[in-house]
Formats: sequence, structure tokens, C-alpha cells
Amino acid sequence: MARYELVKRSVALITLTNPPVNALSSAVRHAMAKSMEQALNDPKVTAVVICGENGRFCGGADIREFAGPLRGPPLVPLLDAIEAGEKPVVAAIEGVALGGGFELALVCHYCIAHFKARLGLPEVTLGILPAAGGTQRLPRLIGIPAALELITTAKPLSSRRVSMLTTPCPPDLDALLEVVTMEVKKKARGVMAPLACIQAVRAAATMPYSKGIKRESELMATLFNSGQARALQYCFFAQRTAGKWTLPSGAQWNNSKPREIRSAAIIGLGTMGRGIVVSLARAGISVIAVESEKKLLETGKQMVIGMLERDAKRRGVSASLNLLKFTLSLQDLKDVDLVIEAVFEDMALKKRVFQELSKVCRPATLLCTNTSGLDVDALAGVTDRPHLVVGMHFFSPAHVMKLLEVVCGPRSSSETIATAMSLGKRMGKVSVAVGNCPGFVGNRMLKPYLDQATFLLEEGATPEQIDKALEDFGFAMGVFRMSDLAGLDVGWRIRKESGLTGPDVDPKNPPRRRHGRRYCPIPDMVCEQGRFGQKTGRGWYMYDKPGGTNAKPDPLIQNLLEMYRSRYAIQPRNISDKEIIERCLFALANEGFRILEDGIAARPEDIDVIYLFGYGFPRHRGGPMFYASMVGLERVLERLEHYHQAHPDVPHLEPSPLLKKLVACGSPSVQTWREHIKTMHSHL
Ligand SMILES: C/C=C(\C)C(=O)SCCNC(=O)CCNC(=O)[C@H](O)C(C)(C)COP(=O)(O)OP(=O)(O)OC[C@H]1O[C@@H](n2cnc3c(N)ncnc32)[C@H](O)[C@@H]1OP(=O)(O)O
Repeated sequence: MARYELVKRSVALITLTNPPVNALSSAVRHAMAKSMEQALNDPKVTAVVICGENGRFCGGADIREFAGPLRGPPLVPLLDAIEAGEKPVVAAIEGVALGGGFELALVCHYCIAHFKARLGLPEVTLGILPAAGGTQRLPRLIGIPAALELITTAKPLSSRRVSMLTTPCPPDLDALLEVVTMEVKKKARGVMAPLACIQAVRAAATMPYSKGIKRESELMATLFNSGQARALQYCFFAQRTAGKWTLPSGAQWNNSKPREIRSAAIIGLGTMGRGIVVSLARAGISVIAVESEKKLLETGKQMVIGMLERDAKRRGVSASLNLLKFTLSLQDLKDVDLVIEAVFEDMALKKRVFQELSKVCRPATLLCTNTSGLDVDALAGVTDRPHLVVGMHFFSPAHVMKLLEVVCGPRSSSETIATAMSLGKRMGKVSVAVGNCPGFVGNRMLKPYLDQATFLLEEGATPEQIDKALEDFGFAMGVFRMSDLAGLDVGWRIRKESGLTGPDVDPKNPPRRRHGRRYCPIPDMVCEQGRFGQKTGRGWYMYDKPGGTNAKPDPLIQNLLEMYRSRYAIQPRNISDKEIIERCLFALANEGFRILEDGIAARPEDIDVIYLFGYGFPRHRGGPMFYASMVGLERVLERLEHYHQAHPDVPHLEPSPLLKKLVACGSPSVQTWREHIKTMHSHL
């Protein structure tokens, strides 16, 4: 846990040895305390060097230990003792010095850092604050403005006995803190940890060290047991768990070898295709982009080049334009390692593309589809290599959004899945393996969520009221603003294709029940007026111009809602924010439980990661499944039963069997749900 060596008969070298990141677990703290004592007591030792094994100084406290009672020596006295020691202590930093690791470096009298080392205080991302002296020593060392920036983000430095310094303080401290508070509130709506960080730094500026450190620990005590801290720490592990896919066959992330992908092709240079080309080129992969018409090819080419050049400028690197080739001919794809189809969301068209690819590409080429919800296996079925077909569902804009759903068809081989997952990682995506069903995980869950929002409109709410409730909950965008951004015509087309709406529907009296369940025709009525969202300058809101982003409530929508309600004799009622949140989010989580039952997602963490990275679910709420567990499964069940009784024609509100089962088992923690799903069927 910490190795002690005497070097050159006078220097004690203490090496932290806790792979993979040398986290400060209780065993490490214990070993460090012992080693420090040995060094300080040995008259031969004139100086101490602390470093970490395997090129990593220290990743901070062991986050896994947060869930249990404190064991072993606490960190603060250990660090205070190092700082106060009579012998000079040097932190030799390679790799990372994060959180407690950085605070350890801060108490050392000298720091030597490799130029590639990353030093920072990421505690806020876990819903807590740097409570091993970080908020007290850092402002003393680098001043309030820089410390504030680092504590709410991350950065470097070194010195000695920092707690003895006075904090350099700007004359307009209150104004500065006010500005930072406003910024933090705007960026991280409702998140407690950054605000507590600001209070702790205020203490560094206004109190002596002994009082400041006390304030730091009080603030930490409030955060440490908060639901937000639990949610953010859950997210940290969920993100890492999500990459660890596993199939019922036993094939999984650590026993399936991905293929090396050197060249790829993208079919279709629409918004999605362009984003995927940029992501691939940025990852250093040669890309051939294919379009069906010269004009579309030229437009797509110019857009891709512009995107890559702007991106390279921002990152201070040169744009990898030499990796790109643009063509109108599928014949050019005969030698590529992998193809991603990103054509229009039309099954017949996609099938034609896959049949063509089967003929053109060499037999070993992987064929992937970027469909957002169509049957991946039906596409595999028209090829000569169903085992090499897999879904790679990117989210728009694909060069920005981190999420990638890797859709495993029943015939996708483990090597194919491993390759798609590994390619996603190489492109900097958070990849989650999911099963094949309409809408996969993300879009399948979106339906009940959107349905509830539109039912609430019928019953008396407005788009802005619903959006405000969701934004106050923490979503970056409410459901109607998000729909305007994505384009309302996409859902309209899908509803038409699935027979839910179309020319047979009486436009004057559209029925409110379709396919045997409640249906809200308002979204269709909005589309019939040519209101497709931001791109047309009108949607659920109005915008200054087509493509505008500044959403304003539109009196025409208000009129439409009033006329609609009076046509169907609906008496509008006052709807509380609580009802909005419960109906939208419990319906969302309820579908998540069904997805787990159906074996479309392997674990709740996968669903939560999809919602965090693909749908703007607030991280400090942990994701829909974690949120349900925090509310209490019993309460979620009771509320769903209540709403289902009030709306029996909405099957999505009927509590899922898995939710009932978990409640019957005493509402176990989200991390153990998997044990209760084990016996169920898996589509992965
Ligand atoms: C009070 C609070 C105090 C004093 C604190 O210090 S709070 C902790 C502050 N530290 C952090 O938030 C750092 C968290 N870790 C990371 O950001 C990254 O893991 C890393 C930059 C250190 C390394 O990144 P990378 O090389 O990509 O590796 P992974 O992220 O995949 O991690 C490898 C495995 O190590 C586990 N891990 C990482 N950090 C910790 C930690 N601090 N405590 C416990 N475990 C940690 C991580 O979960 C991975 O585990 P497996 O998935 O492989 O099982």
C-alpha cells in the first residue's frame, strides 16, 4: 500500500502502491502514516520523497470507501503532520494528483511535476468539496480568483507550509464571490457542491487557517451525506461500469478482442453523417464519405472541412483533412474495415444500402447502422454477414454528444460488439451496449416521457410551465424546448409510419384514442401548421427567425391549446410542478424497469448513463433509475398506481412487474437490482 526505501542512505522514498490509481484507501493512509513516522524518527533521513507507483501519483481518496464508516487514520491529521514535519518533503508527481492526491501535494514542501501530470480538485464532480485542506491551502497559495476557478474545475502548483500564508485577497471580494456564485448557479442549476466550495474559499479569505479549516469540514459534513453526493458518486462508477458489456454467451468486454479499425466509410452526409465523419477523423481514422448526389456531396464536404478546421483551431492542433475522401461511388468502399450507414431513417432505403454494401465490401468489413430505433437484425438479415452487423447509434450533433448506443443484434458476434465499443471509446464516446428493440433504450424510454408531457398539455399545463418544472429539476432543457431543437417533424414521420396518424385521421376531430390507448393529437396539429421547431422559427415556442435559439412563448400555441380543450370539453385544471415531475419522470423510469425486464439493458447503470450523456438528465440526480431509487421505490410504485388509476388508458403508467418485485424484496439498492433481474431473458 506504501513502500518505504532508503535511497543514498539519506532520502526516504515513500511509494504509494494501490493500483490502479493509488487511491488513498484506509490501508494506504495507514501505511503512509507509518512510513512518515519511520522517516521522521530515523536520524539518517534528511529528506522525504513521496511518489506513486506505475506513473500515477495519486487519484485521491478511495471513493468506494465513502459508502461505509471511516476506517483507518483520517486524512486531514495525516496531511497536517506531513506539512508540520521538520524534514523537507517532496512530492514527485507523475500522471495524476487529484483530490486528496493534490491535497497531499499541497502539504509537501516542494513539488516536482512531470510536464504531462494532471493536478486538480475534482471533488465537486462527486458532490463534495476538497475537505483535506484543499479549499484552505490553495487560496493561500494562489489567491482567491485562481483558487475559485480551480476548485470549481481543476489546475496545478507547489510551495511549502501553505497554511501559514495569508490569502492574497482582492479589494472587491464580495463582488467577485457574487459573480462566481451567479455563474455557478447558471451553469449547475440546483447543484450544492460548487456553492459550498465558494463558501469555503470565502472562509479562507476572511478567517485564520484554524477557523477556515473548521468551516471547510462543516461544509463537507453537509455535502458528504447529501443525496447529490451519492448521485454524483454513483455516476462516476456507472460511467465506468457501462463500458463493461456482457452477453448471455459469456462473451464480455474483457474476453473479446476488438478488431483494429484503420479505415472507415460513412454513407450519407446529413447532420448525423457529418458529425460521425468529424469524430472518426479526429480519432485518426481514414474516412471515405459517400453521398448520392454531387450537390449533397459538395455541401457535406464543405461542412465537414469547416467543422474540422474550427475544431482543430480550438484545440490548437492541425486539422486532419488528409484523412478524408469524398465520393459518389460505393465501389470506393471495397477495402474499408468498417462502414457506418447514416442515411435517412427509412427501412426500405437502409435495406437497399446494406444489400449493396454486402456486394461491394470485402467479406470481413463490419457493417454498422446509425439508425435511432429501427430493427438492426432486419438489416443484418439482408446482408451476407449478419454476424458483422451492429448498430452504432450516435446522438446529434455526433461530434459533440458523448453518448453512443451500441445495438447488439441477436446475430452480432462478440468481436463485432467489442470492435464497435472500442471504436466508440477511441472517438471519445461513452459507449453503452444495448439490445435490439424499437427505439433501443434511450428513444424507447423517451416515448412515455413525451406522452406524459403532451397529456399534461391537454389537461391544462402550458409548454413553458412543463419546461420550467423540468429545468428547475435540473434538466438543461425542458421537453418542449428539446423537441423544438431536435425537430418536431422527426417524431411526426415516425407516428405516420407506425400508422398512429395520417390521411385517414379526421383533421377537425382527431380521435384521442389510437391503437387501443390514449393518444394526444396536439403534436400532429402543431406539425400540420408547418411548425417543426427551431429550424422553421416556430414550434412549441416562437423564435426570431428560422434557426433561432431564443425561445419565446407563442400566443398561437396558447390559442391552439384553448381551442383544443374546448373542442373536447376538457376543463383545464391547475397542475402542480410536483405532478409534472412525477408523471414525466416516473413514467420514464417505469419504462426503464421494463427495459431491464426485457433484457434490453443489462443493468440500471447503463440506462442512467444513456440518460446522463444522451438526454441531459441532471448528473446530480444520478439518472432516471437512480433517481427512482432515491425517491424510494415504494413511493414510485404508489404514485404510478395512483396515476394509472386516474388514467387507465395509459399503459405506460401501469407499474412494471420488476418495480413491484423490487418493492416486494424490500427496495434493494440500485447496484444490486441486477441480482433480481438475473433470471430474466437477455437480448444482449
Ligand atoms: C474528501 C475527498 C477526497 C479527499 C477525494 O480525494 S475525492 C476523490 C477525488 N478524486 C477523483 O475524483 C478522481 C477520480 N478518478 C478519475 O478521475 C480517473 O479515474 C483518473 C483520472 C484517476 C484515471 O482515469 P483513467 O485512467 O481513465 O482510469 P479509470 O477512470 O477507468 O479508473 C480506473 C479504475 O480506478 C477506479 N478509480 C479511479 N479513481 C478512483 C478513486 N479515487 N477511488 C476509487 N476508485 C477509483 C475506477 O473506478 C476504475 O475502476 P474499474 O472500473 O477498473 O474497476
